[in-house]
Amino acid sequence: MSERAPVVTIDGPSGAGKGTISQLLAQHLGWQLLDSGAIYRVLALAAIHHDVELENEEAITLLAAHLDVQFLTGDDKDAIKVVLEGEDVTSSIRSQECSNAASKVAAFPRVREALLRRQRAFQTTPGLIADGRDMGTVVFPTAPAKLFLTASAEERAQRRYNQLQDKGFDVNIERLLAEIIERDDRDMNRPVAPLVPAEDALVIDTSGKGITEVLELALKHIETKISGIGQ
Ligand SMILES: Nc1ncnc2c1ncn2[C@@H]1O[C@H](COP(=O)(O)OP(=O)(O)OP(=O)(O)O)[C@@H](O)[C@H]1O
Ligand SMILES: Nc1ccn([C@@H]2O[C@H](COP(=O)(O)O)[C@@H](O)[C@H]2O)c(=O)n1
Repeated sequence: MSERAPVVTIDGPSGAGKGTISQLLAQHLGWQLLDSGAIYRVLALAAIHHDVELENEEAITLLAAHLDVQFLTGDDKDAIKVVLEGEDVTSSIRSQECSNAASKVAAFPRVREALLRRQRAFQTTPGLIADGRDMGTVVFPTAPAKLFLTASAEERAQRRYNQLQDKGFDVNIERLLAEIIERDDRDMNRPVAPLVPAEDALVIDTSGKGITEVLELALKHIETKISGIGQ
């Protein structure tokens, strides 16, 4: 039997630090990175570009099955370029409009089914860090190491506020908090692949913890679950 590349899953709500920790882990281990949220974001953007209604499950499922997206790693290995139908959409998929639209299209069972194989294809040697909402519960249920990062909604909104202000955007913290609460609610209460920790995941509340501290906790957990990784 051929051995599959090991997978570490990192799930949790928006702003918990999944993307940051996943990228640092992938760099540290020299592993492949799957940003599954980016796939839902690209799908939402494709629907907007093609004037497909976000409520139309059948049309969105068809779009998902034929999604022409590429994740390109350039000279700067940390920066993955996202290309939709030949257009660089790396920045545009990060808009608030896309965040909200992504969580709407992600609630459809058939859409999620249509995107499963595409996500599993990222499992290549030497290993994969998979970042999302259902990586440990649905996409890679047998992954040897699973993490679930969380933090209070207020702290997550504050992080997002700082991030957007640093990029020069004029943002309103109350609005960001309301959007985070609304997205959490939609992600946690959908009928398929709801946002919940896998039973065998280590849950880390990152409120009040810095990035380095969370990274150390994550690495320690991975080292206990996947032998030989810390050497
Ligand atoms: N432990 C932490 N302490 C303080 N700030 C953090 C921490 N972790 C991440 N951040 C900052 O919070 C912001 C959001 O982090 P990140 O994008 O990693 O969250 P996420 O969980 O991937 O969110 P999303 O699911 O919406 O993509 C970033 O600016 C990041 O630098
Ligand atoms: N595995 C996943 C990943 C993401 N989603 C949905 O996409 C939205 C955007 O994700 P980000 O991580 O980029 O913020 C998110 O709110 C989810 O609705 C998902 O369902 N499953």
